[in-house]
Amino acid sequence: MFRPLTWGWKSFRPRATLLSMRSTSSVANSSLKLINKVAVVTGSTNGIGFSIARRLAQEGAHVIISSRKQQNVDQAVDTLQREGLSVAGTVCHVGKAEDQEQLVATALKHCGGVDFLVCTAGVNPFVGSTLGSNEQVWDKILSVNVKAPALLLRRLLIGRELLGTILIPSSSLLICFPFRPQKLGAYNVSKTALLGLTKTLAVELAPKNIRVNCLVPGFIKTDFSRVVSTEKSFCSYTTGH
Ligand SMILES: NC(=O)c1ccc[n+]([C@@H]2O[C@H](COP(=O)([O-])OP(=O)(O)OC[C@H]3O[C@@H](n4cnc5c(N)ncnc54)[C@H](O)[C@@H]3O)[C@@H](O)[C@H]2O)c1
Repeated sequence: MFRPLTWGWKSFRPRATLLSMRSTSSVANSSLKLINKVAVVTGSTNGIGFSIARRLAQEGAHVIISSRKQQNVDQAVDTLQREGLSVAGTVCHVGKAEDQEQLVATALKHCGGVDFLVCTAGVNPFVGSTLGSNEQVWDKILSVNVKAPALLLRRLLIGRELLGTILIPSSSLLICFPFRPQKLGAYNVSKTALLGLTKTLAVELAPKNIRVNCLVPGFIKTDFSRVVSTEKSFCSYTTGH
């Protein structure tokens, strides 16, 4: 299926051009840490992913925004371009192989390679307990939250197009204990699995000089977290009252 790419041609330059301009732009923006680097961020049209994408671009990186809906991709790209940042976008539902391929192809075609992969896309399709989750729930949550980062990375590495660093958001709460298992059962399991994925990948990819980190944010107010943030006892927990 054809999906239009959302490109910021005014501010986004292909890597070949970037490389030829490296010396001048580095002098002009010597304070920027990520000048001429390329970052792919999944689930980056809002929430934590959007903030990460903006921050990477503010540091000089060329960022590829992606998410499930074209309209959201267009809006996020437009917002960041208006801020003068170098971003492009394409639709990518991380659970779909063809979308992953399109994301990789987009990055390679226009940037020639990827320096950072940030796998922010995550779902919690069922608010309920672990044992209350049916097979469909398990399949969706493990596919999007755990399998997708591994398979996207595999696709990037097959052509050896990657990379310096990979970031995989998990949850800081889960490091200490399974949080609200009666509400976030399968989600908790998937996020704990990400810690295992990160550690395994870090060892596996160290010989290739690829660093893998797991980002463990505290509670951040986003659409995603609204489901728990509105609960009284959770608010008490986070504010310490
Ligand atoms: N908000 C928190 O407190 C918190 C804490 C710890 C970890 N996290 C994790 O951080 C990540 C981002 O969460 P957020 O709070 O910013 O949520 P959010 O809902 O604001 O953003 C999630 C983004 O992922 C996208 N997305 C969802 N499913 C997708 C899919 N299948 N393919 C591609 N994109 C998809 C959404 O469109 C959205 O852009 C999640 O993995 C979440 O588990 C969040």
